[in-house]
Amino acid sequence: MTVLQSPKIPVTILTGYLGAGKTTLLNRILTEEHNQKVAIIVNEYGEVGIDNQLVVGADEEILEMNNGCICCTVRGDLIRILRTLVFSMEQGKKTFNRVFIETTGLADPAPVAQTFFMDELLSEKFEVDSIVTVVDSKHIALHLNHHDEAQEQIAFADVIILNKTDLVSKETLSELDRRIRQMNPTAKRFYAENCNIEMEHILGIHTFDVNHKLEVDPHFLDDHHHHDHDDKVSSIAFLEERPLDLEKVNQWMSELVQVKGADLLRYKGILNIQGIHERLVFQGLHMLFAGRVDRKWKENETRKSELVFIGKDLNKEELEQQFKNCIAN
Ligand SMILES: Nc1nc2c(ncn2[C@@H]2O[C@H](COP(=O)(O)OP(=O)(O)OP(=O)(O)O)[C@@H](O)[C@H]2O)c(=O)[nH]1
Repeated sequence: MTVLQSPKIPVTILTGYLGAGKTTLLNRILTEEHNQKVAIIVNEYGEVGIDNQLVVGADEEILEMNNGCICCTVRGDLIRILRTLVFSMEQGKKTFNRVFIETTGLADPAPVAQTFFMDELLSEKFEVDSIVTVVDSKHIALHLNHHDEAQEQIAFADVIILNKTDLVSKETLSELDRRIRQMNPTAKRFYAENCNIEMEHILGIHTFDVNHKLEVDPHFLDDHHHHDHDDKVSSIAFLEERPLDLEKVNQWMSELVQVKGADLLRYKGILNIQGIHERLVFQGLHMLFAGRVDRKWKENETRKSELVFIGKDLNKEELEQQFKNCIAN
């Protein structure tokens, strides 16, 4: 008698350095993929989750893992979340046929993928479909020179999306393409603006090959991963219910990026601005920042501002004082 095994659930691991465009890609996938039941796991480095609030499609199951990096401190949480998904599916409480994991911009993807090989239940139920790495074509050269994580994310990718092509010249892009090809000659590379890539290039592609990963990292399956994050990099979060003054926020940011732009790896938030009935979504990395009006605040929702900074040598007291100065009178 042949025992038919149910097919394994494909898992896509989205990586890419801080601000590269992972949430942008996730939103694109969710908007275009209507016939799939997707479980999304979003991991953020800071203690306040912003990305989960910016992922489209309220129907999707979004599981948050905040305040730690998926590749080390909260990896146990990842295993627990995935096991819970399996159990609720087996009990018929939930169905889903695909998993996306958006890692933090500081994550090494190898230990995340490793989870699916080391844990018996997870290896039986899931298979890594691919590791998709989004690259910020404007800032990646800077990140590659200073941050090991950015290198690991490229070296370990199956698909690399050179995103933000609108922000660089053709020459810069082809030089970058050459550098990336040297780092990872086998990954498929695509150019994109706002991650506008055809879904067929990234979903259901079965490109993750464990033997190849062992060539890249012979210790891939060893069970003692140590990932030392750069301890100069930290995150600071602010939360405030009193409305902020837009002009003061703008002024603060313009001054801050002049002085600290190089060290500000990522800053983002959802702001409650005086006189505005919509959420203001605020995004920045290094010297580039922008705000956009998002959806209306709901009636039963507490209006509040949540802002996260991730960067090198951040001065918490100073930033906190500057943030408080933006509270509207
Ligand atoms: N100019 C330009 N901006 C982009 C592009 N793709 C994304 N962005 C913007 O870059 C910022 C960061 O994008 P996200 O999708 O949040 O990046 P992320 O990788 O999820 O960021 P973290 O999770 O914080 O690491 C947002 O303001 C995006 O709108 C692009 O191709 N061109």
